Amino acid sequence: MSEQYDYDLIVIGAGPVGENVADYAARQSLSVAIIESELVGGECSYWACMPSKALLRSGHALRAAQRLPGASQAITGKLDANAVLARRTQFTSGWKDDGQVKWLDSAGIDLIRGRGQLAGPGKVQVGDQFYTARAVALATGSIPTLPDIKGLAEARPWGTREITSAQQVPDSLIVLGGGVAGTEMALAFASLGSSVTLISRSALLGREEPFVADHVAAGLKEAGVEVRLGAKPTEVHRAQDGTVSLSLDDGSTMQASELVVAAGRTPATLDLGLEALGLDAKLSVDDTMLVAGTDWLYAAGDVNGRALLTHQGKYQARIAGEAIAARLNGAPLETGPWGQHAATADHHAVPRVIFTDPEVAAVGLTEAQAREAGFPVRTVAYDLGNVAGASLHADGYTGRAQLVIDQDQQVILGATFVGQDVAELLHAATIAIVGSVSLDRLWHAVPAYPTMSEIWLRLLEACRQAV
Ligand SMILES: Cc1cc2nc3c(=O)[nH]c(=O)nc-3n(C[C@H](O)[C@H](O)[C@H](O)COP(=O)(O)OP(=O)(O)OC[C@H]3O[C@@H](n4cnc5c(N)ncnc54)[C@H](O)[C@@H]3O)c2cc1C
Ligand SMILES: NC(=O)c1ccc[n+]([C@@H]2O[C@H](COP(=O)([O-])OP(=O)(O)OC[C@H]3O[C@@H](n4cnc5c(N)ncnc54)[C@H](O)[C@@H]3O)[C@@H](O)[C@H]2O)c1
Repeated sequence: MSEQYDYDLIVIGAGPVGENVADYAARQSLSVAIIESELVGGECSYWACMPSKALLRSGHALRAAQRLPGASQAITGKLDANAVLARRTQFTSGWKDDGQVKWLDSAGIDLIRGRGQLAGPGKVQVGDQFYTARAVALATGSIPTLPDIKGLAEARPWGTREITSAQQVPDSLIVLGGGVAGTEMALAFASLGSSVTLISRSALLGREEPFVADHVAAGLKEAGVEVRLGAKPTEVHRAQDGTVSLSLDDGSTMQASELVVAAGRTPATLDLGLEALGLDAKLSVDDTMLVAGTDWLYAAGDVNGRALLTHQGKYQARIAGEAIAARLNGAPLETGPWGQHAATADHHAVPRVIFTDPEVAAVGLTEAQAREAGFPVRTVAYDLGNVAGASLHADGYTGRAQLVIDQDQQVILGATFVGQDVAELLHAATIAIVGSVSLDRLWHAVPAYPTMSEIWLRLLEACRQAV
């Protein structure tokens, strides 16, 4: 490190992504500080991935047992909501970050508590303190979007923070937003005993293959969720007793003890000082996560808007941490496609899992995206319920899988699985896409009998038949 800088690298935001940028840079002998205004560990650890999955898991286990004769007879009650909430709280460490702070310490990363703001190239302000570094990485995450609906802000609705940290299960709940967070939380709270209505202005999970929506809507209805599609709220009001009422554009109204808004998220770039540096609030980064128009500023994770997912942000963080270190250490960079310092997978193979019941697991392009990108596309699909492993897994198993294939190259561009417990099927598809494994070679990847992975054999047979 040059004498004139406090650090080689300052990272703003200590969520999963900031932690990993800092870690990967520190492992390459850079001196690193990380700035955090709330809890070290970020949204994912305390108000997003971990608590939401903990809230969902017990319901999944109960329904799985209910689908198995013998096991179902052993179920004599319903979920113990308080026990589920307590397990959720354990996963958030009671919203305390001591463990994560200890880890930062062990990794040799300095923690600066407070809100960071850029004060010039390589200069960061926290309160009335200024710190300098040869490079700065933004990992400030994203903030929830509040739709412009009359009375909504005044009604103080819950967001994903409040629902994932709820201390009690509301008697009734309206969930606004049919995306990933809305569908997951509707299911979690219906399983915990709340009477849930899910309002979506369009089909559920609109970024995935269209067949996904039908399966997930059916699963939600089976779990007791009232799903209202094509419904647009026009006004919201909270009464003195706390009850929330919602008016819809078809003239109907509904009431619930609580309203949760899950209507998407926006990169957290406000108040970072970008404008004063002549930088656009909508950050544009290259595949090393370097912000366009700078040679010192990086942005990884939700804040760059590429893929609002922890695993993909952490992948960007590993790439960015090593690219920053290579640049500062004067080492050569490998920035070509699939090089050590290029987040190439962001463009081809982003895995997504939606933890509803049925689960959704998808990677790469949907059929519509592949066609839009100009690929010569063919799709093959198969009913997962007809696979021996799936029918053993649960009685009455329903599900579907689809591959999107590049007809010229004979490789997979995208894969989608929907069904109980399909998440673990996904990584095989990710490997096939990242490795551009040809369909002819995949034919030799024999799935074990009787596992759900035999869906691969059925899909490959369908590929051969469909030519
Ligand atoms: C309900 C819900 C469930 C989710 N479930 C999953 C899931 O199952 N799997 C998955 O992959 N993704 C999931 N996500 C998405 C995931 O939470 C995000 O992609 C992930 O948290 C992004 O990590 P990040 O480090 O970029 O940002 P964050 O986790 O948001 O961390 C950013 C950190 O920066 C801090 N910060 C912000 N501004 C400043 C500043 N100016 N100065 C100092 N500190 C600052 C914040 O306090 C925060 O700690 C979920 C999201 C939600 C809302
Ligand atoms: N399992 C997971 O990996 C997981 C779980 C939850 C969240 N997340 C991530 O967190 C991010 C945020 O989740 P999310 O569900 O809030 O976003 P989302 O983009 O998945 O869904 C937002 C939903 O809100 C609706 N909406 C938007 N504006 C609206 C308006 N004005 N009125 C009514 N409806 C409106 C959209 O049509 C969409 O259905 C997502 O990008 C997702 O990747 C991931």
